[in-house]
Amino acid sequence: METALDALRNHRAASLPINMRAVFSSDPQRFERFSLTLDDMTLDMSRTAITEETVDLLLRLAETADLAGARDSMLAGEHINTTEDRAVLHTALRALSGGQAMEGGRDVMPDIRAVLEAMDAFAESVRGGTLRGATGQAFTDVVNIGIGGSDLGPVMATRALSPFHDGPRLHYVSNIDGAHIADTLAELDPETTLFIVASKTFTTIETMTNAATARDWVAAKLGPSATGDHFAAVSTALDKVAAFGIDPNRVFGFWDWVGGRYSLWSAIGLPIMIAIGPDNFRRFLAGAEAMDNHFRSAPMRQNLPVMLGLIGYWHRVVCDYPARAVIPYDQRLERLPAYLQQLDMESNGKGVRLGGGAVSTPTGPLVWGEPGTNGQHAFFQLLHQGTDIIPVEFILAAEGHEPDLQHHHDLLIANCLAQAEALMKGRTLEEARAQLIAKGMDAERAEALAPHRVFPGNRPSLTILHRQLDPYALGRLIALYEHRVFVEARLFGINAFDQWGVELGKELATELLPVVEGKADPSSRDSATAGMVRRIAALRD
Ligand SMILES: O=P(O)(O)OC[C@H]1O[C@](O)(CO)[C@@H](O)[C@@H]1O
Repeated sequence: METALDALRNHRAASLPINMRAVFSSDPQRFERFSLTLDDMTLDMSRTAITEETVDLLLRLAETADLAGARDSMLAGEHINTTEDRAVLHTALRALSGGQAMEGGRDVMPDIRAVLEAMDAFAESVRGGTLRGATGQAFTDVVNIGIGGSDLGPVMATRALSPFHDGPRLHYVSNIDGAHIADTLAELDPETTLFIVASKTFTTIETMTNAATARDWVAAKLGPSATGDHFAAVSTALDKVAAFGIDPNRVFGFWDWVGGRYSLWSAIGLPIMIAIGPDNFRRFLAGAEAMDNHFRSAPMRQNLPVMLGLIGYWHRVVCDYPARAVIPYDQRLERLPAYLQQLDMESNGKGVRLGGGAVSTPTGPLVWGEPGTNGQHAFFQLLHQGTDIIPVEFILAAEGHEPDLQHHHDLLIANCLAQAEALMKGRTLEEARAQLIAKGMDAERAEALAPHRVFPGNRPSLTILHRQLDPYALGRLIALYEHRVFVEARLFGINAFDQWGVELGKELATELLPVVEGKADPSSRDSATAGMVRRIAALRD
């Protein structure tokens, strides 16, 4: 029997090549037909090589995979993270318009509201200067120490929302490389610096090592008793936080049903709140809630995360494209690609199905990107003329935050639209040749040069447009991507919410530390590890 995936593959084989240039010429309604809106947000899918039949077949696949049922199970707090036996309820963290969110037969909303209110009070006391350090000074700088989901979201959002930043300066330390904390502390005064140690587990070696270094730095300058005044923490492991010496009144909890890469909506978002204030943080949550409501209730064909996920699946599994590039035409979204790398690749970079068997299709793509227009002057050459097809996702705001620099923003928009058009249209050999001759080149030289100036075109891109990058729009955008990852995981048949693939390296690093320190013999390791350890030791002599 032909499966939904077989039908998609047969459809692609039978209908290729869909020439996007041709379909745009023959169908003036293509943009209307293949773009979706949610308030001021537009998702333009028209520049992908799909037809109504493709969409119908993708929707059939979604139905076969019971995507709607899986979504409802997630939103109902069922333990869909089966390998860790956990619910997946980050949506509850932003469900502030009313109603319940049940986990284990209990409404979790009162706990969520209580932590949010405690965060409000703490953030306001830091922002207003009423919370003071050991020597009585207000905090001018806040350093968040965390890594992965306890870092990437807050870093990305703080940068994205810099026009709304009216609190103390924010710094982020994540890397175990001592350069990171050393360079950060070099600019700071311990008397006016507050540290937030952010770790779901409170065991992550990078975070614990950096936190201990920060504690020593404070103690060296202000005495050991100052720790209490200069540290706060965000964690699910309250006992471990207490053991570190952080005052329980400055500890903000969250729950095991919040995955690390889905945690910026929880107390992990405390540094964002300190930067932009509680009201703006709530707008950020409200934007995500609007996307949740849309994901829950919009018909599949009009549902932005569903359609974004289905097109992602089409590109990855049916077209076999190995990667996708996310190119925000927004300098303040410069850390969005890194954030999405964890969200997408830690969720969907897996080869085992929910039931334990091996997957039979490709799963999550490589996700990468840089802001435009910078990327245009770096890797766009490959996107246009390279031998791999890499679908691009452009993100664009109609308005910037610099009314005096409107010309910059118009140029930014023109460049973004131009890249999408160039990828789609390309340039034929005849056009290349004719252009050169029109410029006065002789026929022989034009013939030789023209092939280098050909753009294959028909290269897919999606564009996400919103009015302006503000807290609400950012929350909505991130929630769109979260649900898209969920949709793709469901179609791949994998669990998006565990991350066993990060464990082995951590275990080996623990084993190797004594070897690197010279306390254990390297001979027991493979020859590459042993050889490198010996060379490192020789270089240190
Ligand atoms: O918040 P924690 O427990 O320190 O974990 C940090 C990160 O480490 C990981 O567990 C693995 O890298 C991520 O999933 C997580 O976001």
